[in-house]
Amino acid sequence: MATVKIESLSKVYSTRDGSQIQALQDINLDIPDGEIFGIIGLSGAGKSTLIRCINMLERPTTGRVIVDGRDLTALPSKELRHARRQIGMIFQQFNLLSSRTVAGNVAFPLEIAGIPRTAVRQRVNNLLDMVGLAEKADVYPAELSGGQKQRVGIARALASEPRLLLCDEPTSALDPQTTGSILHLLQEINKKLDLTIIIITHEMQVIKEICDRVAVIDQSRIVEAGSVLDIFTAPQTKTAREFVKSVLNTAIPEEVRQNHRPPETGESRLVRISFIGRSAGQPVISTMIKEFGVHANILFGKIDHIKSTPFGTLTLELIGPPADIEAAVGFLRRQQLNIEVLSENE
Ligand SMILES: Nc1ncnc2c1ncn2[C@@H]1O[C@H](COP(=O)(O)OP(=O)(O)OP(=O)(O)O)[C@@H](O)[C@H]1O
Repeated sequence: MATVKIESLSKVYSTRDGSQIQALQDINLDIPDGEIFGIIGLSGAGKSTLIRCINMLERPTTGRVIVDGRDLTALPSKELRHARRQIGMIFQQFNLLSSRTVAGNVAFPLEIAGIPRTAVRQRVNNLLDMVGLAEKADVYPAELSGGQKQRVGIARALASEPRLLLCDEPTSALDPQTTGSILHLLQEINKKLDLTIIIITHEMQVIKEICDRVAVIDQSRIVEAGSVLDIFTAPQTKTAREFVKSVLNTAIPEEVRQNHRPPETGESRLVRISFIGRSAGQPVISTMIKEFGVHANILFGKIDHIKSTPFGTLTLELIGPPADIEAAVGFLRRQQLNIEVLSENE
């Protein structure tokens, strides 16, 4: 396990034509032991730069990267090399050595570190077991599927027994099913090895499935950070809302919208209720109907999971006199449920 603290980190690239590109601005993050932390952003937002600054593959222009209390930006090169051994990394394109077998790839960092041959063999066998590739030890990368290649990448990253694992778009080159199995493996090793994991991605599905907390990066700045549940239920920025929308489609389906007729008497208002965990919406809704005399027409409902927590949304049409609807919405807002009053086309 490792804690990671990033303080006022900025990165400016100087290009050949003399211009400067601000890739990161004033990044501050605090990642505790054993967490799976996601960093999400669109292409060009600065994700790769940020993850490469965490292990000093890229030197920050200003700011500090503190891993387990040690400021990596201040370490002399020999100590930095040593500290970096405690940080493993996996890549979108796997970066395997094509001339080495699976076992040879996993053994590579151990051989470089001068570990005796028998110990290397033992550790490689254990790692291949852990990632489910014991049978592929003598096969070359070209003979593996994408998911299997990433498993080799993970085994290799774990070979030097890191306390922190950095994942640079680890599933972007994989199909959805293989993505699921790799994410599951990362979750397993996070628990089994008490490993802190930082994942950068542009896919909200990755964040939704395995991350505890997430930071949203947009045009070189962190614009929002918090628990994955909070960001999913109440995103504060447009960028975060767009990412949430990309995986939780809570919009009313077109066929429901088309068949929907406004009430003959009274006013109507569409309300979307989000609820987390086991707090079902039903008692709240029946109480609201009884106390405020409004009618509630259920238009659309959906249950999803964020990591292992159920997360539901229910879209209701409230019908009645405007003052009663107002009072009913006020009541819903007081119930610790996240309530959005929708316009007709949301
Ligand atoms: N070595 C470099 N020299 C100059 N500019 C760079 C360099 N690396 C990245 N940049 C610029 O820094 C900004 C952030 O790039 P970065 O690769 O960190 O974004 P990203 O979010 O990882 O994008 P992607 O998902 O497309 O990889 C971009 O404007 C990019 O063009």
